[in-house]
Amino acid sequence: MKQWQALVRDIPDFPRPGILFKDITPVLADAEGFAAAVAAMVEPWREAGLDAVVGIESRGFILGAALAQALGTGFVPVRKPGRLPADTLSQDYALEYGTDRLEVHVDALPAGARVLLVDDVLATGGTLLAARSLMRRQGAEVAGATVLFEMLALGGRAHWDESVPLLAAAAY
Ligand SMILES: O=P(O)(O)OC[C@H]1O[C@H](OP(=O)(O)OP(=O)(O)O)[C@H](O)[C@@H]1O
Ligand SMILES: Nc1ncnc2[nH]cnc12
Repeated sequence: MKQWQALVRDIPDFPRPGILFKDITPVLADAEGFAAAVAAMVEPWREAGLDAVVGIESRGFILGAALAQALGTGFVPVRKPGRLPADTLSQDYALEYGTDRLEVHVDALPAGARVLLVDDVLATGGTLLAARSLMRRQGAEVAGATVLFEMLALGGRAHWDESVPLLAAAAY
């Protein structure tokens, strides 16, 4: 399998001065790299009995849709504000470079559905925590969360309740 980690590139001072942005677009653009990255994320969840993969806008959509196909589940989008057309639940959160809000359709999942949260990066952890709150408020069971990579210096994992597995295919 291709070493997809080497394809992640660092962009200094994006989107704000002082932020070192980890750009995954070269991973996605490389057929073998993309396949290897998705395979690394999928493998631990094959026997997890999932009902749905929940991907977080926008980079979590790309990886989440690929994971849903590989795991044979449907895909549920958690979106930034004002983009979902039907009734939504919403959750505010903070991230490394600002604040934002996530939303999900109230009828996106049946009660008790076992879901996997998917995003590209765990940084401060605010995004995944907000998505997890949305799922709980909706009555879904969060079986776990997975990201392509974790940015260790930002300490996001410290905010995560360890009773739910949070896996990262790589850490920087
Ligand atoms: O752990 P955190 O500090 O919450 O940061 C991680 C989040 O930050 C980025 O999202 P961003 O809001 O930049 O959106 P994008 O995917 O649309 O680029 C990334 O895709 C994660 O969702
Ligand atoms: N430094 C970073 N690079 C890429 N995605 C991020 N999401 C939050 N912080 C990030």
